[in-house]
Amino acid sequence: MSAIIPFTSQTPFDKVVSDIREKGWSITDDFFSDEMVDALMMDISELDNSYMKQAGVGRSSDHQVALNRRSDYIRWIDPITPARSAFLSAMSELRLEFNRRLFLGLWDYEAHFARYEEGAFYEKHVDAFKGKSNRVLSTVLYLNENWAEGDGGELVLFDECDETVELGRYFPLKGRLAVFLSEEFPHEVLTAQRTRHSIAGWFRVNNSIQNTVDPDQ
Ligand SMILES: O=C(O)CCC(=O)C(=O)O
Ligand SMILES: [Fe+2]
Repeated sequence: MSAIIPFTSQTPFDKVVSDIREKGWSITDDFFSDEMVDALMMDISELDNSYMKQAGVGRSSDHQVALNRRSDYIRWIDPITPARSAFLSAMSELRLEFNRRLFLGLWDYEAHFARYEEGAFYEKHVDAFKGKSNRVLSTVLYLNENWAEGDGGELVLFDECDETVELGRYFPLKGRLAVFLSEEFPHEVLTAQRTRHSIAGWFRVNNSIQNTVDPDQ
């Protein structure tokens, strides 16, 4: 099987890196090639819910399945298929680009598939609490073909200074990549009216925080 070509653009990182530099968040359409997104969608489609886990909120020490706060199914991504391996390599290239251009000192990247069944949501939250997490940048890649008005499941991003102010609502469109500073931007996933697939991930620094390692893998 020939290798998956992850990007179509010659300069895939320019927009996301300059957005993060200028405002701390970024929404980029067609970040990956269709070939890449189709291969990832095929991978997650083959995963039955019984091979995923109902996501919990919080750290491993107080792990609990808090279905009142979020109700997606997740599976952490290892490089065990050509698509997952190509995805992790591409995100590692993006990580190095952030380090080269913005000196972020990002050490690694971890990501999970997420499935929101009809009726699933994720309440407003931040992905990292100041001084309590290694997570610096959050990423979400959306995999859904033909998402339409009325299908719900929008990502809502809120202002870093006033969390009652919405920065925008974004459908989980195939190939769209959201990136934002993990500690700064509250966000939520509105109730999905059909199955919604994505890959959520985090670029992390290597500080050990009170001898614990993020997150609740
Ligand atoms: O899927 C999304 O749009 C956001 C998911 C999210 O906030 C998370 O997994 O922490
Ligand atoms: Fe989040």
